Amino acid sequence: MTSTTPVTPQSAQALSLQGIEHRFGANRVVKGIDLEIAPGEVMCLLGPSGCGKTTLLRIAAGLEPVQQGRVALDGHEVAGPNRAHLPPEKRSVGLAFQESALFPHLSVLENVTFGLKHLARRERIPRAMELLTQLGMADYAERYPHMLSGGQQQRVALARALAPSPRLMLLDEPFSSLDARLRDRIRDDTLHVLKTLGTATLLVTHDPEEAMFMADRIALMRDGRILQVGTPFELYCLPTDPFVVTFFGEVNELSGVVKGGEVATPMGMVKADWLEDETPVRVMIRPEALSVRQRARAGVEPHRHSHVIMAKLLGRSSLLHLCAHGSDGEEAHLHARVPGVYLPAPGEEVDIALDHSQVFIFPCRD
Ligand SMILES: Nc1ncnc2c1ncn2[C@@H]1O[C@H](COP(=O)(O)OP(=O)(O)OP(=O)(O)O)[C@@H](O)[C@H]1O
Repeated sequence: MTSTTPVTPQSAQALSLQGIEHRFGANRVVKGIDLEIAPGEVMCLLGPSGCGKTTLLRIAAGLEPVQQGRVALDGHEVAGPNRAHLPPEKRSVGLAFQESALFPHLSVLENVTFGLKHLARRERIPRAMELLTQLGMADYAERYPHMLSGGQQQRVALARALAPSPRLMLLDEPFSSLDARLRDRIRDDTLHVLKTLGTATLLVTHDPEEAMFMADRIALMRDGRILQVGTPFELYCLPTDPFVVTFFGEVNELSGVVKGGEVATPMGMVKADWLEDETPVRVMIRPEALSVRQRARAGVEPHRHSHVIMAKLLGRSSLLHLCAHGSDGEEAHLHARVPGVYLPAPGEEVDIALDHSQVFIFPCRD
């Protein structure tokens, strides 16, 4: 065990980042971030390119010095005001990046046993083989890196990082260089291995679906700050900021004004009773919140009813471009994502219903 400075008992967290600030020259890229990862928890750091995810991960790893704030691993401060920077190799963290370089002159097995010098010699090979088996690479143990595909190399890199049983895994876009099908398989295998071993993990990604697939909790970053931390359900269904809604996919956006605790939309009234009357609002509606049916009584005053503009098959779902028509004559162009093959003809009259759990209202900020 390395010598580290114990901090307060509340930091039995696998990773605790407190008040982290970071600048590159005049560019302030991390702006006062607090984040904790519980033992065994998979946390995804999600956000658009350039928002500071990698910088934060590098600070946790010890690859970037802490300029302000503190980093604690398992309740021991490893960088901060109370102690000098502990180098990465002494932090018991496993690292894997998008392009994880394997040692080219070592076999797969030797690459994985390389980090196991602390184990007795007879324990190293069984341990390395255990990880290679879990990641589906046992049959490649004698091969050299240049004899492997990109996906296979990435599996070996993950096995190498996991083999020393690190207290924390730090993964930076580890699947993004792989093609879609391979990525899904390696993601799935990696998640099972992380959960079987109970390894706390911080995984950086810009892909919301990947974050939802992998994470127990997601921290959504924007411009150096964390906007919301929570379970995938909380971020998707209880977003606290318009950016959180839009980051998880396309949304229909309407504007409105609160009247009597409600906002009028072409699909009917939506509750907004936590906002004062006359508050201008953004109404954000996920395409899957709209359910669409052929209108029962078509033909009566057709110009006053919602209709289909066009319909596109996207594979598992169909995307309908709709002209939604409210009872007060209000019109809106909306996208609806409906399951399966449903391709109504342009001009077809439809009734549109709203799933209110997928509608989000935020006051306009000027
Ligand atoms: N070594 C560096 N020197 C100067 N600026 C840097 C350095 N590393 C990162 N930056 C800048 O800091 C900001 C945050 O970069 P960072 O790599 O942390 O973002 P990111 O969210 O991981 O982005 P991506 O998803 O594109 O990798 C960016 O504006 C980047 O240009």
